[in-house]
Amino acid sequence: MTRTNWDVIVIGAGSAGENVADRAVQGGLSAVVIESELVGGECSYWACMPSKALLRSGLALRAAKSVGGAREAVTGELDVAAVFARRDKFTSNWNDDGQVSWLESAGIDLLRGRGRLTGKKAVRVTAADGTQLEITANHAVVVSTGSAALMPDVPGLAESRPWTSREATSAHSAPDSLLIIGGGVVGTEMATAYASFGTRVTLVTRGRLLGALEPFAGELVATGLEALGVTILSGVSPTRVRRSGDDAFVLDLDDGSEVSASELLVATGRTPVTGDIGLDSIGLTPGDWIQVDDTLRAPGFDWLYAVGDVTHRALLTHQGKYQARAAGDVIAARATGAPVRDEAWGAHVATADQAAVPQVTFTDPEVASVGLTAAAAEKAGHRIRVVDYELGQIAGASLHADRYRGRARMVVDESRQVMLGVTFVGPDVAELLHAATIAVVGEVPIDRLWHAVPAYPTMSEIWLRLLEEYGRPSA
Ligand SMILES: Cc1cc2nc3c(=O)[nH]c(=O)nc-3n(C[C@H](O)[C@H](O)[C@H](O)COP(=O)(O)OP(=O)(O)OC[C@H]3O[C@@H](n4cnc5c(N)ncnc54)[C@H](O)[C@@H]3O)c2cc1C
Ligand SMILES: NC(=O)c1ccc[n+]([C@@H]2O[C@H](COP(=O)([O-])OP(=O)(O)OC[C@H]3O[C@@H](n4cnc5c(N)ncnc54)[C@H](O)[C@@H]3O)[C@@H](O)[C@H]2O)c1
Repeated sequence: MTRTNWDVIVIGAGSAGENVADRAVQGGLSAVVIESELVGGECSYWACMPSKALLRSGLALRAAKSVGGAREAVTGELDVAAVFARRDKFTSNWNDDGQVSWLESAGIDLLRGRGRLTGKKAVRVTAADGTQLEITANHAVVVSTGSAALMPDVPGLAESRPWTSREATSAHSAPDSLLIIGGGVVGTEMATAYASFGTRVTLVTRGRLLGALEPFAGELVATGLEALGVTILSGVSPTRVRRSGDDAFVLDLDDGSEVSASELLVATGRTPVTGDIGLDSIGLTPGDWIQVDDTLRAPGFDWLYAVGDVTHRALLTHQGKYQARAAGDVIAARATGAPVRDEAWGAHVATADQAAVPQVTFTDPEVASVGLTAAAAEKAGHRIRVVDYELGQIAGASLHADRYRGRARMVVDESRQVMLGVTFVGPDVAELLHAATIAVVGEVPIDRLWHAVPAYPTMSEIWLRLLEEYGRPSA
């Protein structure tokens, strides 16, 4: 390709980058995306899709075992090789032809190589063979280079060459034993997957599990993991990592004990992929997350935008794509002089990043949450009331699985009588979440929710029980 100028340059063709380019093109602009690995990014090949594929079969098997009648028909074990083979289909065997075709059909140009800012609206693309191309943007450069696994500074850890989420999601067999450092989303999901495969899993966590969520989420997930045979070591941190003679990983812990396993997974959060993208050429600091306003534009620039993980706003695919839609549209609006809708909840801002981020943690039980936890709402100064209910008491839940165990919480803003946050924990609660997201985003008054009648006997009757606990509206 000899072309060197587009309206919009997007560095990084993950889910966020693809979407921002798509919206810009739909807004009448030309766009190119630069990708150094696979078009589709982390989510398609090393994160959401392969991790959920590794989890789904075990969850389905346990779901069948939890229903009398079906339970008796389950006579075999999980076919682990078939699970990995199914995962391979979801990643298209790490081939991005399908995503490249989509770019073509969307009218988005692709440059394969590493993108690096060289100044205002200017980017150098270095291809794998070393060839370089200097390109420029008429209107905007969007950074969507994502995040990578964070390796904590523990002596011996990096040198021991542990798994990160990339290796855990792309492995082709299950190790005999697995140590996991980190009790967040990756740690608990991968503990669930590998324990389902028969791997002896030990999870080391310095705090409680899923610490950013309601405390009962981590407690119920811990119970679920232990039922799968996972050993959870809480309140401890690794101080040193060694490889022993037989190739095992040995972890020294700060309580003086040591643990070992044949594989080690580090799941301690993410770091921005901004170390080598030329941020210094425009006065920003390499290695930092990129700060943006609610239109996803970097303060102090009229041409620099960032979307997705690299903004550190909400490290989730759906939120990155949401940001991308707003950013692509606002770039097109600003370029063409169309009105900019940058008021809260306007078309050109990512307001939900602050108020209503939905997330499902695909553990067993699942955790589905949106908006603020009770602790976060209090910290933000809201006058709240917390309503809890045991999901197992719902007729739909008891039909769904024998001895169904789970819990729901709604956090109500008492001054406005609207929901600030909702959390469900239990088998198959993921699909309950969107109703909660609509209630939080729509700021639906509690009184009106009484008229949203859940069908009997579904698990959605949890809404009726939460409202009953809260109380009928006064006359
Ligand atoms: C194990 C795991 C499971 C997850 N599961 C879920 C889930 O179930 N649901 C969910 O919503 N989120 C999940 N996430 C989070 C989700 O994967 C991320 O939020 C999402 O992938 C971020 O998308 P992005 O486009 O911002 O970045 P990425 O997908 O990381 O894309 C960035 C792209 O930029 C490219 N790039 C980087 N630097 C350059 C450069 N200089 N030049 C050219 N290209 C470059 C990279 O190669 C990459 O393709 C999970 C994360 C992990 C680690
Ligand atoms: N289902 C999903 O939506 C899904 C699944 C996986 C990942 N993700 C996203 O990916 C991101 C990364 O997930 P993650 O699990 O790596 O991060 P996380 O922030 O969820 O959890 C990190 C964990 O590591 C611990 N930790 C951090 N530093 C440590 C250290 N030095 N020593 C010991 N423990 C340490 C933390 O206490 C925490 O328990 C998350 O922000 C999440 O949004 C989403």
